[in-house]
Amino acid sequence: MTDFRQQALDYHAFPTPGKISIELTKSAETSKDLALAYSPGVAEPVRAIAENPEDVYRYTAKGNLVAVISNGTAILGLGNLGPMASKPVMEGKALLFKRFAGLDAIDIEVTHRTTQDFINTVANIADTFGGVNLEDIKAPECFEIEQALIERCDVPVFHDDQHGTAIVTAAGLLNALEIQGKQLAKVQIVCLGAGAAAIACMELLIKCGAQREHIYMLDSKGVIHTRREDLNEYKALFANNTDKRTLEEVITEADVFVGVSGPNLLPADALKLMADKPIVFACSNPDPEIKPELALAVRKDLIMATGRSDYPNQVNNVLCFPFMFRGALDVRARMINDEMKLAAVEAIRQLAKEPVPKDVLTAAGVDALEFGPDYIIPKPLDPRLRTRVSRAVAEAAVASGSARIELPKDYMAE
Ligand SMILES: NC(=O)C1=CN([C@@H]2O[C@H](COP(=O)(O)OP(=O)(O)OC[C@H]3O[C@@H](n4cnc5c(N)ncnc54)[C@H](OP(=O)(O)O)[C@@H]3O)[C@@H](O)[C@H]2O)C=CC1
Ligand SMILES: CC(=O)C(=O)O
Ligand SMILES: [Mg+2]
Repeated sequence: MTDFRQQALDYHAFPTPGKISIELTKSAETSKDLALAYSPGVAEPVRAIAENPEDVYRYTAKGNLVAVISNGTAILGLGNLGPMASKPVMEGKALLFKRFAGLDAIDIEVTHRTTQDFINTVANIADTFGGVNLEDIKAPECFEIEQALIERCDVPVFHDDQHGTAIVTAAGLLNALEIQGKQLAKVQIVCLGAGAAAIACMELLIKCGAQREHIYMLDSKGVIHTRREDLNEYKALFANNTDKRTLEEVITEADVFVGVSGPNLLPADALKLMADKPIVFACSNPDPEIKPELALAVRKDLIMATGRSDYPNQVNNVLCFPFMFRGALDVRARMINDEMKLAAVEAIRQLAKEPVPKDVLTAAGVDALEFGPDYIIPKPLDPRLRTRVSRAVAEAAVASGSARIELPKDYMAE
């Protein structure tokens, strides 16, 4: 067993199994405390909430509580390993919600037979939480699940692998294109993968200005084209009228490669075929579509990003999902709409252009970071992400009519 593998297992096992626990916010030391916390005192907020349902935000933890819900059908890039195997990732997301956004999050792993069973399970418990973060649910079921839950739930529902990934990809790509001197509306994009992350990334890039006909998408059977008869309705939206059938054919002279598929699927020889000053986002976790050292060895003019913490340019939804929910919950948004997503893209993107504080450099273990090929996107440990992205999201929720309350006074002032 490698050192790192053992370290990762020990990190999860000791001193307490898992990564999260529940703590009390009220004293429970005396008989008086218990009389207030439980019987008879608890009857008072019960009556208040029964009379005025909005009081649930005043007297319970709902407004700061997120459910992280999975069925384990697309765990990172490891595939369909089932609900229990997804639990460390879901606890990990809960850790990130707390660490970066101060939100309490609890993981829920659902065993189910049909897609409708899953939808019913989540819809029936959603009111417990301020928001629902869906995670690692494979395509195409994830699209039907998210849509049905958005319609049925009274709290924001957000499939992180779709929209969190798309927001961070769009922010990083717009900056990388600026550095390479290219425009989103003109570039040729190859997207390897046609699942949750891929479809959402490409749809958001189109909203940011990319041309649908400039995008070539590939799934495990190759290029998605109009003569294929095995496409689901989501892939069909990306079917090109083309004779190209292979990755090598579509990547020739392409400007951008976005990988949201699986490990080591981009051969170095294919990368050599890309246009001058290419951009490669190899975002599969834990192992990217191509290793940065291999990619940079064949293309010196490349801007390279992965989903991992141990290389420059981490394009990972952690830069976004804690703050999407922080902003949404703080104005009790009904849903997370396109305006809120685009506001997050812009906030993340602009932060990368600002000077980086010393404590962020120290946390990142580097001497300097400056907007450029090795710094296209903020570092996850940058505390300004919380203020900037949450504020942008909350303001967009208010402006677009999704918010149920006004922006709190001096919200996220720095
Ligand atoms: N960096 C980040 O923030 C994030 C990264 N990801 C990564 O993206 C990847 C996909 O996740 P997600 O979209 O949720 O999963 P899905 O299961 O929804 O989609 C996986 C997609 O990958 C395709 N695929 C699998 N093998 C190949 C192959 N050999 N060639 C081309 N395509 C292939 C599948 O093709 P088919 O449709 O034919 O089955 C499918 O379209 C994972 O590796 C995950 O770690 C996801 C979210 C966030
Ligand atoms: C980062 C993430 O959510 C994933 O790889 O699935
Ligand atoms: Mg995920």
